Amino acid sequence: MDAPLAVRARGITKCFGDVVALDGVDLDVAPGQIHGLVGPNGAGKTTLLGLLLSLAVADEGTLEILGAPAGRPLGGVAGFVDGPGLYPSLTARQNLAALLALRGRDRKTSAIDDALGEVGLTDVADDRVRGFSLGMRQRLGLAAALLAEPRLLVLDEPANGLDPAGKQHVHGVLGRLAGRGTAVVLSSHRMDDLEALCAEVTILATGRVVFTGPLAKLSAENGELDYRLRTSDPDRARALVAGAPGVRLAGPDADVFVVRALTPALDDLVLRLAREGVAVRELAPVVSPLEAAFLALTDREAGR
Ligand SMILES: Nc1ncnc2c1ncn2[C@@H]1O[C@H](COP(=O)(O)OP(=O)(O)OP(=O)(O)O)[C@@H](O)[C@H]1O
Repeated sequence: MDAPLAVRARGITKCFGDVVALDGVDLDVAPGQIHGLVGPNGAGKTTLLGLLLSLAVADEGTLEILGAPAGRPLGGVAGFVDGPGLYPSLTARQNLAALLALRGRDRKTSAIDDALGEVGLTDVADDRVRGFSLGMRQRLGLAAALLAEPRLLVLDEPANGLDPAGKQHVHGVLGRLAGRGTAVVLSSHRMDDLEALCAEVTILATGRVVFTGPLAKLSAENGELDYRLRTSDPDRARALVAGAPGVRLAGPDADVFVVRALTPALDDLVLRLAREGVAVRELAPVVSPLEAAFLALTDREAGR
C-alpha cells in the first residue's frame, strides 16, 4: 500500500474573532516533497503551519497528518513557527540535550553531535545560545527538529537571517531529508529560495489558495513576462523589437531595455535578432516566473 499523504487538508477554515485567517484551504503534500507556502503578509501561512504542527485546531474542514486526524498526539512531525524556542543561557549542545530529555527520547548523545554537524554548528556546539546570531538560531532550531527524525518537517521562514553559505547548507539538509522520504512544508517570502528548493508551491492570498501545484505548471500558466535584453547593437535591436509581433518595449529606453512578451514571441525575436547579425548578450526575466505569478495572482485576489 502507498504511504499516506504527509498532509491532506480539505476546506480548512480558521478565524481569530472577525479575522478569517484561512478560508476553505485544500492542501496535499506527498512524502518526500518539499512544498513551499507563499503569500503576502497576513495571508495565513503561519496559521496554516501552526495547524500542521497541532499548535492550533481548525474551525472547519478536515486535516490529516501522516494519515491520521490532526491533533492526535503525533510522532513524526517536527518544526517551528515564529522562530525556534531555545534556552538562551544554555549552550547549543545543552539545548538539544534538554529537548531530548523533555521528549523522553532515549537517543545517544552522538545523535546530538550528528544533528549539530548536519546544520554546521559543530564549532559552536559549546557556546551559549545567547550570543548566537539569528541565522545560527535558525540552524539550531533545524537541528532540534532533525533530532525528532520527522516524517513531516514544518518550517516558517527557515532561511531568515542566513547568509548565502548558511542558506546553501540548510537547502542541502532539507534536500537530503526529502530524499529520505520526509515531507517538508515551509513558508518563505524569498521566491528564489522557493524556486531552488520546492517541487510544488501553494500561493495563499487573504486566507485562500490561489494556486497549488508544481512550479512548472505555474510557469506554463504565466502570461507575458518582462525580460531584460542587452545586445551588441541597441539601435538595431530597438528597431527589430518595434517590428516584432507580440513583443512590446516595456522598460526604459536605454542600451539595456525591457521587453514584454509571451515565450513564443520572445523566441521569435531572438531568431530575428540573430538573422540580422545582432548578438544577444543578456536575456533574463526581470522577476522570476514564480514572482510574476505571485504578483499577478495575489493582485487579482486583492481586486476581487
Ligand atoms: N493569534 C492571533 N490572533 C488574532 N489574529 C491573528 C492571530 N494569528 C494570526 N492572526 C491574523 O490572521 C491573519 C493571518 O495571519 P498569519 O500570521 O497566518 O499570516 P502570514 O501569512 O503568516 O503573514 P506574515 O507573512 O506576515 O508572517 C492575519 O490577519 C493575522 O493578523
